[in-house]
Amino acid sequence: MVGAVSITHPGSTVLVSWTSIKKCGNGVCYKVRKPKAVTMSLGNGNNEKEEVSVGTRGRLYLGLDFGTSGARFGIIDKSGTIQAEAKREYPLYLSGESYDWVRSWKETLFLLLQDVPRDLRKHIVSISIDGTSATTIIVDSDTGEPLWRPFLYNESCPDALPTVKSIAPPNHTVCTGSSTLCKLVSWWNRVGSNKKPALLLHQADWLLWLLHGKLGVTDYNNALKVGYDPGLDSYPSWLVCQPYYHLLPSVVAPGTPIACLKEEIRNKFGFKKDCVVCAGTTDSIAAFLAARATQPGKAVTSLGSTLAIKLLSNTRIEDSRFGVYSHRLDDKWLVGGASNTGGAVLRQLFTDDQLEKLSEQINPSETSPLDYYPLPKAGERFPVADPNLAPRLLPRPESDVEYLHGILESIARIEAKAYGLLKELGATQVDEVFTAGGGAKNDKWIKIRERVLGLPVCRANQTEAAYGAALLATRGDQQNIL
Ligand SMILES: Nc1ncnc2c1ncn2[C@@H]1O[C@H](COP(=O)(O)OP(=O)(O)O)[C@@H](O)[C@H]1O
Ligand SMILES: O=C(CO)[C@H](O)[C@H](O)COP(=O)(O)O
Repeated sequence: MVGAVSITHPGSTVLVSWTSIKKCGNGVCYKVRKPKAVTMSLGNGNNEKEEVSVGTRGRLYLGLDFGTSGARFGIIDKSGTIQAEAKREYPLYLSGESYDWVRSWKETLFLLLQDVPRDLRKHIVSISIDGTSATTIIVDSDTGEPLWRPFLYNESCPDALPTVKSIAPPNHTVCTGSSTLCKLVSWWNRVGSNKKPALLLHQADWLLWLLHGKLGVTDYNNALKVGYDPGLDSYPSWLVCQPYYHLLPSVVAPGTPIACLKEEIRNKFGFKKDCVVCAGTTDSIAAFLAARATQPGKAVTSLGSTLAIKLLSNTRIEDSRFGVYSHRLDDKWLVGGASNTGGAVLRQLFTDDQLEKLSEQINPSETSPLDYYPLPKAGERFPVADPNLAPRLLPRPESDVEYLHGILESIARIEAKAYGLLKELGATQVDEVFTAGGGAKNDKWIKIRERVLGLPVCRANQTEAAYGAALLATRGDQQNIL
């Protein structure tokens, strides 16, 4: 255990001393804020220092984000102040030729619960989880155990596309190979019809089930890509009549309380008796929620392993020809899509440390002459929906600074093309872009994007999707319907 102390001022007059930044092995790093007797300068005129004690813990909310490269949690109080956060990279286990992702996610979930500071656990009143969209797990409907390896968010099942296009309306959201429905139909055609009773769950649904034990529940954001219609609040008739319809989970609004945390988990970790587990959402929507953008025209670009765009719009648009779809956000629409460009390409070429050092040498006001289409492998979802689109990352200049500049600027051009496409398709005009995800820390990239987009671009106050998941958990606490 390596102790190091970091002081973070929470933007108030209260100096809260962090108990420690602890290395807990396996690269876990968390910081804890504990309200205890602190010194406040209360401006009482005579400069006397007064010892005051900050109140005891209030109700706390736990949000977990299961992204592409790792998972994180954020714990907030009713005012939205972060009380603790931590992150873990996924342990990787090989199962034959592929990774055993389900084992990695399950292990990471319970390791993160262990990382929650013990003295906060009894104050956590609700929990929610966001996961990667269209990451699909087919489970045994009796035991909840996976019957098949998960289909990951960016995996494409083109074999099912003709069947899906034959049942869904033209250019519907499900009419791309990476849709959840294509993954379900592909599995059904291969093994489904002769398998024991099964259920379809998304990554966030299955992780939440591990905590609450109620099998077969999802949220209307995760359900979008299997064909759920958030405008109708139901599965459409063209899907209900399909032979695999019975595999689909029931759908609730994100943040809806589903059940109390399972007793064995409460007892093992010391969570409170009536801690509720709430329906989740997708990672890019959680990032949008974290940014707290509430007006149409505001957008969030999540610069994680992928580039996911969410624009708050009064109008709902969808066009699978370009990978454009609309998620519901209360009474408005989150229009956008997710490109395979983004941080995953950067991570193939540079470490985070190299990214930081090289980016410092970039002049963001200079236009890079390099024109790439950065992809980690062949296949793109948005703003071009082409499962065979090849990466373009050559010619590589001598200078890594110039190379990185070219890549960052090329990703910015893809982002600009995406926002231009949404405008052409009739979405509310974007007027400001907030940035979330790992790339949000790169100030030079933000300046490049501002120049290329011709819009105000800034880092969101909260750039972690886990913060958005914790905000969802606060919704569940307010509903108190259990
Ligand atoms: N300084 C940086 N500039 C640009 N990108 C960065 C920087 N540091 C990290 N990243 C990128 O951020 C990504 C991780 O962001 P994160 O939001 O954690 O991803 P995810 O949730 O998709 O796993 C990595 O792919 C990495 O390349
Ligand atoms: O690319 C991703 C992986 O991080 C996103 O999960 C996903 O594709 C975004 O989808 P949605 O717009 O449904 O949230």
